[in-house]
Amino acid sequence: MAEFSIRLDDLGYEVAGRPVLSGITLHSPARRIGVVGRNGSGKSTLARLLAGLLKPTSGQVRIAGIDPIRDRRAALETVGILFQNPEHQIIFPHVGEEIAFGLRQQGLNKAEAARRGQAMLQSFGKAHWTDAPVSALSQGQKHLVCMMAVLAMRPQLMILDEPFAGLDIPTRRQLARHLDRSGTRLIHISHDPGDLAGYDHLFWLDRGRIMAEGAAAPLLADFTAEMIRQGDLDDIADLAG
Ligand SMILES: Nc1ncnc2c1ncn2[C@@H]1O[C@H](COP(=O)(O)OP(=O)(O)OP(=O)(O)O)[C@@H](O)[C@H]1O
Repeated sequence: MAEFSIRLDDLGYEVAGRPVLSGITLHSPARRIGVVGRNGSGKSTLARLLAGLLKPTSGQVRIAGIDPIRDRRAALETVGILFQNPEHQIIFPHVGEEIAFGLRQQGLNKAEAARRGQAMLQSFGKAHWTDAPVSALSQGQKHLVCMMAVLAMRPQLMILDEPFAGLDIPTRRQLARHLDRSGTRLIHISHDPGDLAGYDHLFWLDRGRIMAEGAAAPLLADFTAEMIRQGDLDDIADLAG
């Protein structure tokens, strides 16, 4: 089997003629890739392009050879995405049906989707959540539901768009441990260097461009120093700029 690869070639995304991302070239066979960048650097846009939820205005995305925009069916089998806000992901009132939904999209019949969903809940010790209303869950528990729903689809690659923001330290650690245990490849996009320590290969996104790439420790040290420098300098009013 050919090696799994992620290739972004001269990827660009514009809104009303204004570049949000430009000249993004990223090739990496690493299992755990991190993308770090400050607010507004284009992280969520990049996550959506990777998952095939946005169409690039230039360049191309290939995940294991698949163009996630043109080949939606293959993309559903290959790439999963976890958003920052579980409310943007969850559409069903009960946990079991939420987890079964993606599996139905992948073509499983109702009984098979329910069975696989139940097995996923069981593997997380949450079999009793099947009929639980999502509205009764805490924010961390909703994140876990989203994670289980995506993992149940057995993606080869999971895109994480700051899914741990706003969660307390124990919850973040537990969710990160579940992800590690799943063994899935990750592209984790975050403004928080703490999320990405120990990742195999890092990219630093700045104002829609890749400013640096390399090993986690030196890149995160440089990023943190630069963020502190910028924090000492700029005014909050500059953030939109
Ligand atoms: N559909 C859109 N319409 C207008 N502007 C957009 C659109 N999508 C992205 N942008 C702009 O592009 C820039 C990057 O947005 P994006 O959400 O990708 O950044 P981000 O790094 O995820 O930010 P944050 O960390 O604050 O969530 C921002 O200035 C944003 O306002």
